Amino acid sequence: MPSIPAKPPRLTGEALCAGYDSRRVLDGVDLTVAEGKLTILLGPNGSGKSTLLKTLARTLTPSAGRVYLDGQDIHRRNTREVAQRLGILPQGPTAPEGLTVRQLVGMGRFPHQRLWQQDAERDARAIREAMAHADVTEFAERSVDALSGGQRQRCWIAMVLAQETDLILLDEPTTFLDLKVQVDLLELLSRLAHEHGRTLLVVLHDLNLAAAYADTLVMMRDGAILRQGAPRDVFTAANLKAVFDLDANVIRDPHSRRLVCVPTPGVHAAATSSPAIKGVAP
Ligand SMILES: Nc1ncnc2c1ncn2[C@@H]1O[C@H](COP(=O)(O)OP(=O)(O)OP(=O)(O)O)[C@@H](O)[C@H]1O
Repeated sequence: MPSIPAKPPRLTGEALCAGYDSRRVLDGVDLTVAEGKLTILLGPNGSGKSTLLKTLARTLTPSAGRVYLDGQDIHRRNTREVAQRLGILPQGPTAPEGLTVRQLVGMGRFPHQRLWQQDAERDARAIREAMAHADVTEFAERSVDALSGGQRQRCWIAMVLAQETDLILLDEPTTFLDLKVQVDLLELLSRLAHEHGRTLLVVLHDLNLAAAYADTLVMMRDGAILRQGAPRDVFTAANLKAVFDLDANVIRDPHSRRLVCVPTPGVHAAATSSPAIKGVAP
């Protein structure tokens, strides 16, 4: 019986080098984003997370290496084709002045529209569902620039969701969001991966949320991937020290069974060298 050829991974970067002008940021990065999973990219400020996301999404051209989207060099695909398969929310996006939330979310539909062929019903449904998922329906007719930072961030997330791509790349989508809304967003991203088979690559700064929700954690430092794997394998005190230079304990919450990082800077120093504060038990 002839064997069925293996399906190529949805998104792969091979030996990627990229940067800005003469400054190289990524230095030979290899990454395959697992299909139908939530992959979270962690790393200190300036470690190259956004640069990697932009390179994988074709916003930035690598100086060496290749990005493959569904097995084909992403640079050989046309822009519309890429936008129908891959949606990206960059860091700190800005909307044209006066745009309403519904109009902004509707921009996510552009890759699916042609002058002579539009499916108004499908567009309207996608916009409606994306606004409901991101919880921005109540702001639909308001101007984006009259919203708070967190409300605006949710509108951008809705725009990416309206694009209805199987691959979603989000750069720090929880910026400006309060903790409850951050958790709601991660629950949504987790459902998109596990119930709807979407493939997500998300940059986050919150280590505990990353460990709680990621199927795979990818840890970057100085333009290279230092560690990657399931949180139970890579979310360790030793790795947090190696990647972030962070002194921390990693413990398992007995109720949720989730891993939690507790920073411990200067714990030993305080116990041994700082004078006791009068009246306060050590
Ligand atoms: N447009 C740009 N022009 C020149 N240098 C840039 C540009 N964008 C980023 N850099 C530099 O590239 C390096 C990596 O930046 P990048 O934004 O990829 O890091 P990051 O890990 O996403 O950081 P952060 O967590 O702070 O968002 C940094 O030293 C940064 O100063």
